[in-house]
Amino acid sequence: MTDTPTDPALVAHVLTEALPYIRRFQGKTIVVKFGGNAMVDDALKHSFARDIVLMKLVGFNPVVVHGGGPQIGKLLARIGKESRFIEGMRVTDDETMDVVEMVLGGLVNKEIVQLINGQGGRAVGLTGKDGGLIRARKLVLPRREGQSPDEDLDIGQVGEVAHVDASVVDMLDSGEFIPVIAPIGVGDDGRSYNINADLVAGKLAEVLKAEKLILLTNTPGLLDSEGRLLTGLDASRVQDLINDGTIHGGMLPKIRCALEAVERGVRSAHIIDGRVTHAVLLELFTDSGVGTLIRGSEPS
Ligand SMILES: Nc1ncnc2c1ncn2[C@@H]1O[C@H](COP(=O)(O)OP(=O)(O)O)[C@@H](O)[C@H]1O
Ligand SMILES: CC(=O)N[C@@H](CCC(=O)OP(=O)(O)O)C(=O)O
Repeated sequence: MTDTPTDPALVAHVLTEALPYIRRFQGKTIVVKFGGNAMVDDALKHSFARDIVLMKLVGFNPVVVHGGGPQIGKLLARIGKESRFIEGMRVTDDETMDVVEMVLGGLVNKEIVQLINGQGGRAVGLTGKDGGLIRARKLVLPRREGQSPDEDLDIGQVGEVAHVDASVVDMLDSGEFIPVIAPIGVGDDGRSYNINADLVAGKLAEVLKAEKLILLTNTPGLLDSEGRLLTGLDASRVQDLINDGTIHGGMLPKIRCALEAVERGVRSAHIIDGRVTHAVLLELFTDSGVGTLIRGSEPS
């Protein structure tokens, strides 16, 4: 929020500029993934919450999926446990899974719910267990070239999305509520699975037939090896960037889920800088948008 006096003519101009976008996205679902690395300070968190409330008030259906990797890492460190990632996925033993469930389903989820409610919205926090939203299956990482056959590919209680039953989200969306979803699923064995939040956001966007998938993170978007912003990428260009190591770590699940979402009907996916105030509104209400755009094929 700012206390700087604003020129009323400018306000009128901005509002009329927003009109075509408001019309375009009315009644449409927009899945917004709030990465743990984008939750850096209180002012940004508040601006994110205001953006979400504004979207709902003008008739969009925002669905929030959140991460919380750094927040999990902090609590693990406090109990003397180091975080280990393989291909952007946290190696999750039973003790780590308890911490993941506490941090994502508890602390982070309820903080975001409260932030949105504090801005006048009516957020409802869920994990993938609530209402049978997300069934998970154990994620098995594929063996990469050059990897020894002895190398352990078991990363513990890490899941991928096996099935989404979005009826609970639809019910909330059709009312005045804003779903806020923590990326935890339940397996056929009844156990909890830790799922990367990007994967959950991508899958939900697909199942909900979302107009847009917006992934908020801590970089301006996808960057090349010189740090320049890349946009308008197709699958083969992305594969080249993965092969040459330009895309690595936490960007891997992000880019993979964005590509899969647009290949499966989501109109566009955007990787944007959550450290910029009102990043979501800038993406939604400007022609050029911000960050990295990954567009699906036009409907025939
Ligand atoms: N090509 C790339 N462009 C931008 N960021 C990249 C790239 N490759 C790897 N990254 C890393 O991915 C990180 C974002 O993923 P992650 O840490 O999981 O964030 P989040 O918590 O938002 O999901 C960036 O901070 C950066 O370190
Ligand atoms: C399997 C796996 O890696 N799960 C993630 C879930 C949280 C997440 O995805 O958080 P960000 O979006 O902030 O990275 C984790 O444990 O960190």
